[in-house]
Amino acid sequence: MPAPRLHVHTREVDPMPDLLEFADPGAPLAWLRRGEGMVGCGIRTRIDISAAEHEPRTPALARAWTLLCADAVVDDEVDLPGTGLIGFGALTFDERSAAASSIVVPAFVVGTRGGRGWVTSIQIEGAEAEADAAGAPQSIPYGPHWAGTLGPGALDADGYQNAVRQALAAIATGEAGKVVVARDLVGTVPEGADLRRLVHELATGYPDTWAYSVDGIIGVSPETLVTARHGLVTARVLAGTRPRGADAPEDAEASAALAASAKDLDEHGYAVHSVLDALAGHTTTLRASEQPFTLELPNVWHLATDVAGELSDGSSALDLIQALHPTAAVAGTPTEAALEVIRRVEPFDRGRYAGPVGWIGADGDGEWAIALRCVQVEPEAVGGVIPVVAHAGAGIVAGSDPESELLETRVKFRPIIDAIA
Ligand SMILES: C=C(O[C@H]1C=CC=C(C(=O)O)[C@@H]1O)C(=O)O
Repeated sequence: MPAPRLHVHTREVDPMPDLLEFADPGAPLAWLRRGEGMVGCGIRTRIDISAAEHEPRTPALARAWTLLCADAVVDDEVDLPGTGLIGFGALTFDERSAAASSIVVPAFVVGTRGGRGWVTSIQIEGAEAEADAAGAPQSIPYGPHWAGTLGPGALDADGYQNAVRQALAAIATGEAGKVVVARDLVGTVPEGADLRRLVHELATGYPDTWAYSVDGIIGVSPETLVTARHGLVTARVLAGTRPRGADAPEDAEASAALAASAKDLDEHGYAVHSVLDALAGHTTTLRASEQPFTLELPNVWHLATDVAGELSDGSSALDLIQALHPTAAVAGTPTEAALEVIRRVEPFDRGRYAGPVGWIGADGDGEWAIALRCVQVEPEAVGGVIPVVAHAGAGIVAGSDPESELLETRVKFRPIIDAIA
């Protein structure tokens, strides 16, 4: 089917205090940080690439996006990141996942950045009659508070520790140097739940992370997979974790112990190298600090390294994702060997967990995080409830202790458990 021709218009408006009021309660599209960002309203068109059709998927998605944008007529009076034609994207972790990798193009985008607000309308040529009657996004009052459930999934606590032992055995034989092993929690949210409440709670509880909600995956990620803006590329690499301490001295000790831990620095090094190697061919003057810093989140400390470089080959954010994903922060090293171990020891399909999530613009710029600290919400209710699944993982290297890794996944689940259950 030929790509529809899109007519796009961005105009400046007063910044909206709560962007989420404009999102769809049952299927919010959102990308937020520190009170700014964008929400999408309605769906104008979408691109879905599934494993059965294409392999690899990211270039297929990038091609379809370029095709969609090539013909679009864009009138952008604001010219900020996220204005003009954009799509919200969520890609699967594994090329073999049964889930689709998707880009969703909303009918309207409402955004705020640097104190400036805008509204973008996206219409399909020849389908003006279908355009929303009011011609503007509508604010929708929040629905009632709700509570969901989350409990053990396919890998319970013992099962997870066994999976970690299997990964350690693969590392001992030299099959892989690092493997990120995840476990799952399954549960439900009530049919008709206003999912914007979940996004709102996550975004306000974890303001320094990317709060996202795209096509059913909702979470708060501290890890920037890649941003591309006017030729500048950045990433924030995370790997190595400690729970926050119960009081100030214990907390300072947790951060210091993480910064000095040979095992965590080893785990972190794998992740940084995978990002530097992937970006090297696409950038000049690629820079990363020599030592990681400790990043403070409400639930954990992470070892973090910021990376920046200038784009040398005109790659789009999707091209860079193709080069980067999956990084050693979510798969391991070497990538293919680590993926094989993951497929063997994890008895579930990760879907979009640990996959790229973010937005892409018509010029190829965009902001993408790794979909961590998240829950995946099924599109349909079953018997009055909507099934959900959450995942959290930990990087396993030689010397990792299964019990500590289990504890680490518990603290990584905290944002989602606190917000849902
Ligand atoms: C795989 C996850 O976290 C990654 C990101 C930061 C720290 C990590 C770690 O210390 O293991 C993981 O690499 C997750 O949150 O599910």
